[in-house]
Amino acid sequence: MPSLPEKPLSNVPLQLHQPKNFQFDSVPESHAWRDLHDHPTVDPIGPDTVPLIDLTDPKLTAKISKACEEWGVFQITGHGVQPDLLTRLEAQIHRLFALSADRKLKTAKSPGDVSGYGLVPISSFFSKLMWSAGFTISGSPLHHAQKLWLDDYSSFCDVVEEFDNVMRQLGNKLLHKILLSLGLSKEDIIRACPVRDWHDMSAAVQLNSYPPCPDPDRTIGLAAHTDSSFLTLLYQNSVSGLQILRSKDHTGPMRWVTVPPVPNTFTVNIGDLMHVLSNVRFRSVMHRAMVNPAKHRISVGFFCGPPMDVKVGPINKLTGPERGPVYRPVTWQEYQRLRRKLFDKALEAIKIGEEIA
Ligand SMILES: C=C1C[C@]23C[C@@]1(O)CC[C@H]2[C@@]12CCC[C@@](C)(C(=O)O1)[C@H]2[C@@H]3C(=O)O
Ligand SMILES: O=C(O)CCC(=O)C(=O)O
Ligand SMILES: [Fe+2]
Repeated sequence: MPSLPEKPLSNVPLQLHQPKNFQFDSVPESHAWRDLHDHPTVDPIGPDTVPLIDLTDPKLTAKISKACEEWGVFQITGHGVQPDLLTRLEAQIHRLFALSADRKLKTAKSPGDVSGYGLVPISSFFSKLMWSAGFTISGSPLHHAQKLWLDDYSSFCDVVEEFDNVMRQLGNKLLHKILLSLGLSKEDIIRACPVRDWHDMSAAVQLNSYPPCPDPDRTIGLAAHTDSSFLTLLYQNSVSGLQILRSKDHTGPMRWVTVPPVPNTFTVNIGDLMHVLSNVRFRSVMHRAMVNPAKHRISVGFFCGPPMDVKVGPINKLTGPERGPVYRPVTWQEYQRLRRKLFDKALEAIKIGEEIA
């Protein structure tokens, strides 16, 4: 990730700068990004295809281990989430983003808020706006849903709550599989895993809307970033846009690799807190979202992290004489605060050791 070239727009709440529902014939200067073609983009073919893993595969642990080490991202089938739930969620997301800008702004995030409508936190690091709108849900969606729809707000809440429940269980299962794939035993995991069961996990849901764009090569839906979570499960509709930054064997040239939408799959990506927990065995993955000239893209990120008051540091068993703990322990809250201040320098700020001795 190149260092950040431009300053934030001003200290006026940024959502006020966002245009009403992206009615443009061309990309305005406010949304025109430079440096989008810093690395070549490759289509997902042969060895450049993000691993697709069936969670019922008997060789699951080995497959996850390889995917996390080599890619930091994989797609999953056999996850048990009903396609019908995803269809209903998609319909509610379209319903939300189709509301008038004035109505959506009734739920606008104020500085310091996690939940609500508005720009993603990383927006404040860029002078250009992204070609997207976002709605974040952490905790009950009821309060905001009642402001969005005066009558039927419960259909939105019901679907979001059902999704949250199912995804917490899936996220918790994946977290344990990932820890197993680091070579830890079940006993090690009971001792070391910051999440005891799925009720414990902290989670946030990010609804992303990327309207069609008249000149998609000049703008970006979501700027390159890593997630701060342990892991993020991403659902994307049938419109392509997600790309991950990858260097084969961690040594070759960097390339943007498209993660194509595969029906009824989730894309799982390693976040910064797993990078810390695994003592850099599994690295967080840089990713971004591109936009489409004709189609409206939506995605849903489900961010899984430790309980807010639990500190996460490298697991003891994954440290040793040749690789001491690379990072100091942090809570998710503290780390998110650091990210809001330092963005892509946040990991550096908690570093206490060298990656390879
Ligand atoms: C739990 C969270 C992860 C997130 C910050 C948040 O509090 C809610 C929004 C999430 C999101 C979505 C878009 C990319 C991202 C980097 C951002 O700016 O907001 C992530 C945040 C993150 O991973 O820290
Ligand atoms: O829309 C996408 O494909 C990516 C979304 C994302 O990275 C996020 O919400 O953190
Ligand atoms: Fe992300």
